[in-house]
Amino acid sequence: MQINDFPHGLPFMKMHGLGNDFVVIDSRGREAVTTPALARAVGSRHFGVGFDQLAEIRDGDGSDITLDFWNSDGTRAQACGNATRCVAAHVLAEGGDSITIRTARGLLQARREGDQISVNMGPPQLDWHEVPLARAVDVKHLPLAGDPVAVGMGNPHCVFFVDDAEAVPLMQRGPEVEKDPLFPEQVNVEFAQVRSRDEIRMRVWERGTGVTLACGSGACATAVAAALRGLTERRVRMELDGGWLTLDWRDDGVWMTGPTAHVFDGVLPAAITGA
Ligand SMILES: N[C@@H](CCC[C@H](N)C(=O)O)C(=O)O
Repeated sequence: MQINDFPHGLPFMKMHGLGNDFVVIDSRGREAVTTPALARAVGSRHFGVGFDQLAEIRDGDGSDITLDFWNSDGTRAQACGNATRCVAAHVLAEGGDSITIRTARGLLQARREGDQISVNMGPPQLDWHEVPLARAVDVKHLPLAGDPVAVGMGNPHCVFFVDDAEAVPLMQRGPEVEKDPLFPEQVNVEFAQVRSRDEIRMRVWERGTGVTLACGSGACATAVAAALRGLTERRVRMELDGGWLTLDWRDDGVWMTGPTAHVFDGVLPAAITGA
């Protein structure tokens, strides 16, 4: 089935994890339908549905399911932690306590933890951390520079430690760093304030989307950066604009735990999908 096979509309779910909001299309048993143009049309908060990311579920590939992620500007993302948790909650509602999810980042495991969902986002890519920052002779040109930490979680993140996360002008600093030539594929930008050895306040500017209320892969990258710097333990609680996550950097990867919500179901009309 392709997009033209949905002249009466393409079903979707609206979900969020800490206000990081998603349109989820379940394409199990058929071909994937998302294109950059569809993602942009559905992603518009005024002319479409609006989302931070679109997640499309496909048949498993040596896994229970496969997941593709799109940003609202129509670009692809290799990882999206909060959407992974939301989709896991949806699939786990069909039965079972644990699933495997194939993503561009690799094979992830998600499981139920009481009324929350945990996902192992995999080991951080610290070679990515070394490459771009080592290549830069001087990163002090970055706004708020003072030694940011670059961490890959399948997707690229640049974490700045600041005294007061609330005071950071995200709308100005975010895009300046996101589009800095230091990051040829652009970058997600986190501003983190360490409150104690097990608590961090973090705010985020996402590549391809902008300010969001939370970013799961960004939370993982921030926890790794803080532990690498010796500022925190490897297990922390993190307050984002939309709520709280728990991050635990273990030998098998960075586990992220938090709430998910299924807000409503809808149908995308042909006027938006182009069917
Ligand atoms: N909100 C996501 C991350 C989304 C991807 C990001 N914008 C990118 O382009 O890498 C999360 O929860 O991880």
